[in-house]
Amino acid sequence: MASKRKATQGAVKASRMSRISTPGSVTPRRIESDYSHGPSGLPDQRNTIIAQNVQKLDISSFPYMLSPGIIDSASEYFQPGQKRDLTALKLKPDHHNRPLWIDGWGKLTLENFHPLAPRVQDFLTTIAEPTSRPAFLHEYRLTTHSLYAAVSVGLNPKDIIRTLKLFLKNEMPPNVIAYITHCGKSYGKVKIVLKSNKYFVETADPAVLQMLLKDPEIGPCRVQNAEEITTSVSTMAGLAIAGTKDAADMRVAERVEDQVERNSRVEEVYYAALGEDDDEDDVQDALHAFQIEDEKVGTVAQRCLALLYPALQEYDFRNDYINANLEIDLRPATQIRPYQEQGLSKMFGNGRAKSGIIVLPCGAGKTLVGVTAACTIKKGVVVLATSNMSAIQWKNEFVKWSSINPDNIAIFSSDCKSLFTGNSGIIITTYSMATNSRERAHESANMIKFLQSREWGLMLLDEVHVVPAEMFRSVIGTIKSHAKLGLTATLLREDDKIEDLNFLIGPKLYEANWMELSQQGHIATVQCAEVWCPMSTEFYEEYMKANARNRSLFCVMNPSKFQACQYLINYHENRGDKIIVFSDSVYALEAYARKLMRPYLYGGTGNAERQEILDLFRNSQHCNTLFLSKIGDTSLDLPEATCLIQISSQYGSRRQEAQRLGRILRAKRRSEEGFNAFFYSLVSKDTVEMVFSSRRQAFLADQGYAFKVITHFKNIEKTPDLAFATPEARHELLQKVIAELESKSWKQEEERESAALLADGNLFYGPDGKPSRTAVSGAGDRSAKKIVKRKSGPHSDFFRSLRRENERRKKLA
Ligand SMILES: Nc1ncnc2c1ncn2[C@@H]1O[C@H](COP(=O)(O)OP(=O)(O)OP(=O)(O)O)[C@@H](O)[C@H]1O
Repeated sequence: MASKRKATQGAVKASRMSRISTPGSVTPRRIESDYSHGPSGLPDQRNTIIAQNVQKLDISSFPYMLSPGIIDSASEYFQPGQKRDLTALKLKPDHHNRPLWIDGWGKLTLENFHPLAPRVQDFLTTIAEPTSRPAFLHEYRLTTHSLYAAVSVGLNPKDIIRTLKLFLKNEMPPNVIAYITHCGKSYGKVKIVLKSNKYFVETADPAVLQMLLKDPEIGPCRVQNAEEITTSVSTMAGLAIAGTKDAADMRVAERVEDQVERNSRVEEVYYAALGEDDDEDDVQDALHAFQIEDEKVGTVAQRCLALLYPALQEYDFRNDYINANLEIDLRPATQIRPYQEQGLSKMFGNGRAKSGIIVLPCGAGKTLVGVTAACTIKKGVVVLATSNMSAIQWKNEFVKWSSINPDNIAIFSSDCKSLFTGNSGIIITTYSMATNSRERAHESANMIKFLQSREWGLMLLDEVHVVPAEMFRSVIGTIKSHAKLGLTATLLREDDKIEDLNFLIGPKLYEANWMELSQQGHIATVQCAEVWCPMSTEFYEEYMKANARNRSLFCVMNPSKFQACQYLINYHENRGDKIIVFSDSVYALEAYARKLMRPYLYGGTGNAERQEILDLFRNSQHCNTLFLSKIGDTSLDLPEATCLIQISSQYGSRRQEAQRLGRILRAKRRSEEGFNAFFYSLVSKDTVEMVFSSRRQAFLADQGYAFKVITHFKNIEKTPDLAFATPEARHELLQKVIAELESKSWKQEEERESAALLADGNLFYGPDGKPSRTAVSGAGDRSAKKIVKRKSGPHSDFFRSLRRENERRKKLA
């Protein structure tokens, strides 16, 4: 029993039992105000246009369309004979006392208002993937990968089944029991370990060892002249998270004790309920291992997964005497937050570094998690960032949080190519630089050689979800690192390739709960709203005539959207907020900013001007609104911003929506009592924007955010200097948009923007929101720079007038 208990302890060892209870918080449903569904209230002409176009719609493109014969989205769960009939589930007599449901597809539903819910949450995040965590009902999914992750932290199938049964309201379906048992038989049995700089496949089961050796794909990967099978005794060491010797280590040790104590209490509950005691002796398993060729690690990992023996990758860094140590520790003043520690302890739970992914909300401090992992391993580190700007931020954060000598940090980007001094160090690069297979300049070629010739202790992969699988294969195959840690806020991709990460990097080790972090004040509380902006008949007619790409310009240039934006800027500036307005369309960005006399930043803005505008926004009372293109979607650290208005966005991208929201989650004022940040998404009514908008919100709704629908702003017509207030002004605007579409200059503008993103090392997203392959090869970096250069301006009118004003003042002085 002790070993079983130990396994359970291992599973929850590193994590704290989080206690959240969110009654009263907002629910993720759309709240509508003064709006009646359907086009019945519209003018006749528009009704006809809509009717004509409804016929053209391909209903299969609507993901929420129901299967034939189903009346609504809930009935399929309650009709005997239907695919997912829940009425067949058998309730236990004392189901009121238990908080959890399970269906035959491994979907778990937790009553989050149940007194036992806080106890179950931690267990569920260990064994299943959270799919939706709003206020009252949380949903989780048992998947092969989540069970793999559970096994990787020391749980065995029997523990999982027993604990689940304890909390379940209904009897566990036999197929789910069989599934968990099957996974447990094979999962965690095989490990890929780097010892003395050699890769070994390690297992405690001799039969599995034989099976792997005989496998036609794995067998040949074995190093030919290393015939012997090594056998050793397994050791499980304690937690070893970084911290300074005299301060943080003490803190960690205390926390671990605290965790173990609490976990024991949880286990007492489990085992008391099961009537079992703790009298079995510890068993130390013998481990068998064979060496594989370095470059075949990927092949072996992929094959193991196909054989349903996913290979965990672990780094025994404390016994690595070959790679030089890195002089790095957390600064004494650095205090990692409980959820950061929780994630890290899942990585270092057994004294080795497990490769995998940690998911934290935007602005919750993924960088410090990466820095702390580096301080724990204390070997050479490679950081892969998504842009040049983010690479610089990584360097600054390493210097801020750790004791590293800045000379030991090198940056390898299109702007900067430095080397570190000494035997060991940190190199920060971008995905595009690391994978650019085209002919390189001499300096870059040398840098790549340097990266590839060394063995790194840790590879930190920032925004891990955005990178295409081929790019990962290329990075992982060429840059050798013992452990890999992927960091992201949104473990989702529009092309559904997210599953690849499980095999290429490792399982999801930890995923924080957004609402919980916001209640604890680590990220801001945000009020979200979708503002429906009606389109005038004249605009709507042109919109309907246009092709899909041109339609987006009518949507964003809709005069009532412009007015709503102006109203919101006025309202929030008067409240003392700092506002970011996001627009993917550069034409609209410029048009809005010029008309409203506010500064704007896009890919073509020069570095000096960019810095000056950002400084102004941060420090000046005269600059409270900033218009930003998609260059600001990620990494931009503007904790002054408290309000966000989105006027144009990238189709249905859930990732972009979440990352944009992330810009205000780090608001400096978040801990003020009753403080709320605001996120408005402006959509043109009855257009394709509405379909995209609900898709974009899906991820945030699953994190517990509610989007209120606003259909009208009271007294909007009283806004001072309200733009496009007369029919003539609106007509003039429409003519300008039509002329712009004919001249096609707005498309060139978009191309320049994409090129600018590429030149900055950013990954490029195609029109469908999927990462583009253009960036995979690193192609286009140079031509991108040329395209960007060709455009000399335009610079913000606001900025120029401010400069003139400053010069005038200087002269007067
Ligand atoms: N433990 C901590 N103590 C104090 N400040 C912290 C801590 N962790 C993070 N922060 C601060 O929180 C802010 C956000 O951190 P960071 O930029 O790493 O977030 P992120 O998760 O990478 O966000 P994004 O996904 O938006 O890039 C930074 O200003 C950082 O200094």
